[in-house]
Parts: sequence; structure tokens; C-alpha cells
Amino acid sequence: MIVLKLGGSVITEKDRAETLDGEALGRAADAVAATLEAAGQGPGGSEDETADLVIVHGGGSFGHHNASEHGVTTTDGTHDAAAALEIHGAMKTLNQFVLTRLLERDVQAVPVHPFSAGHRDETAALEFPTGQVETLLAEGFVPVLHGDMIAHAGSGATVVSGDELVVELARDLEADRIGLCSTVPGVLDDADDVIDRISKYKDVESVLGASDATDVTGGMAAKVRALLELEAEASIFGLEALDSFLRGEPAGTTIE
Ligand SMILES: Nc1ncnc2c1ncn2[C@@H]1O[C@H](COP(=O)(O)OP(=O)(O)OP(=O)(O)O)[C@@H](O)[C@H]1O
Ligand SMILES: C=C(C)CCOP(=O)(O)O
Repeated sequence: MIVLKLGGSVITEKDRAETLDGEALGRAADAVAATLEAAGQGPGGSEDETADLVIVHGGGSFGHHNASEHGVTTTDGTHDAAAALEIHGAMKTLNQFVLTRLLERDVQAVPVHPFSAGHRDETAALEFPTGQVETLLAEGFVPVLHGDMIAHAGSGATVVSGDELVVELARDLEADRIGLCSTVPGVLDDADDVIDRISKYKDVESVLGASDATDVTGGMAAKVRALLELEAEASIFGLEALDSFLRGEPAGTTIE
């Protein structure tokens, strides 16, 4: 079981509103298709083995810009349905691009829109039932989720990041491999070298920042913090290492 996040910073041009990075998305889709084919789920595969894969994608220049304009974050919500729908709509547009690129490569990708599936309680804890994802996997689909809006008790609707969804899914589905593919080759130290392993937040706190682009969900700092909550190891790596990650090889930074 692999849970893979395709970061919005990879598949879009994050500093230009609603602009896809079609080439990068195509490369990511190629890597996914090749992995499934090797495991027998693609057009040339033997179907003797299967590789369960759940994909989550982030927002990049879809979603973050809209959320920022409406002052909506993971903690500051809105009761304005039009604002919520605009943010959700931007994410669904990007989701459609991702699904199309995967379907073109015979990956049996189907959407799961988190706005219709989960909620946060009064303490902001995320409740995300995964029965639909498990059923889709068992039926041979590749569920494709995305950062989205989510009902939030007492705050209307807030943003849920793809990173939070990765953590929930990885825990519930007992993922063997968890990867965040981002626009950087890993978590970088203050000399811009990739940090090999991270086991404590305080060891790297001083080098962790937000995203360079418009981002309402906390950038690298939020990613590392979220992944450290998991018992299983997770990796943060760049697009050039996606093939290696999917093959089960080390990639980028390992979060223990
Ligand atoms: N120490 C660090 N190492 C690497 N990147 C860092 C670091 N500190 C801050 N960053 C920023 O974090 C960004 C990656 O986080 P970001 O949330 O933009 O990624 P993403 O998940 O790919 O995109 P999205 O949130 O749109 O899905 C990098 O592009 C960089 O600007
Ligand atoms: C901005 C929205 C709606 C989702 C952001 O998801 P992320 O890019 O994974 O943090």
C-alpha cells in the first residue's frame, strides 16, 4: 500500500494563478503508470500481483490563491458558500487535470472529493472515513484525493491540506510507503543540502519555513510536523526521485 502526494508546487506553476505545469504532471503520471504496469495493473501487466496506490494532490496555484483571497486557511474558516465553492471548484479543476493525465496512461484513476467526505470537530481534529477509498482500492481503482475545503464545527468550512489527508490515509490504510513529492529534492538544511533523516521536529525547526509561493497550509514546516505524527516512515523528495520512491528505493528525506 502506497500513499503518494503529488505536491501542488510540482504539478502547477505555484506562483501563477491557476496554471498547470503540464510537463511535470505528465512525468508524474508516467511514473505512476509504469509502477502499476510493473505490478500487473497496467496495460502490459500480468495481473499476478497488485500494487495498491492512493494518490493525493495538493493545490499549488489552484486553491491556495482563492483561499488566500477569501482569508480562509486550515484554521480560519468561512460561512460564505460562494467562497467555499470557489476554493473547492479550483481544486476540482486541478483534480480533473490529474485524472485526465492518469486515464490517458490507462491508470484507473477516480476522484474522491474530501469536502463531501469528512469534517473537523470543535477541536479542529480531522475525521476522515476511509471506507470509500478502501472499497475503490479493492475494486481495482486508484483513488485520487486532493486538498480541499472541509466542514469545521464552529468555524464554517476550512481548508484541509493534502498533507493532512496523507497522514489520515496512511494511518487508516496501514500504508507501507508514504511519499510527498514536492518541488524540492527533500528537506533542505541551511546550506541547501538535503537532510537525510529527520526524527525530531526541534532538530530541524530552524530551517523549516513556509512555502515561497502563496500557500495557506504551512509549507515544509507543516509537512514535517504532520509526518512525524505517523508511526511509519515517510519520504519527502522531488520529481526526479519519484520513480525511485515508487520502486521502493530511498528518496530525498526520510521522516522517521
Ligand atoms: N527547509 C526547507 N527545505 C525545503 N523546502 C522548504 C524548506 N523550508 C521551506 N520550504 C518551502 O517549502 C516548499 C514546499 O512546500 P509546499 O507546501 O509549497 O509544497 P507542496 O506540497 O509541493 O505544494 P502544495 O502545498 O501546493 O501542495 C518549498 O518549495 C520551499 O519553498
Ligand atoms: C488550498 C487548498 C484548498 C488545498 C491545499 O492543499 P495542499 O496544497 O496540499 O496544502
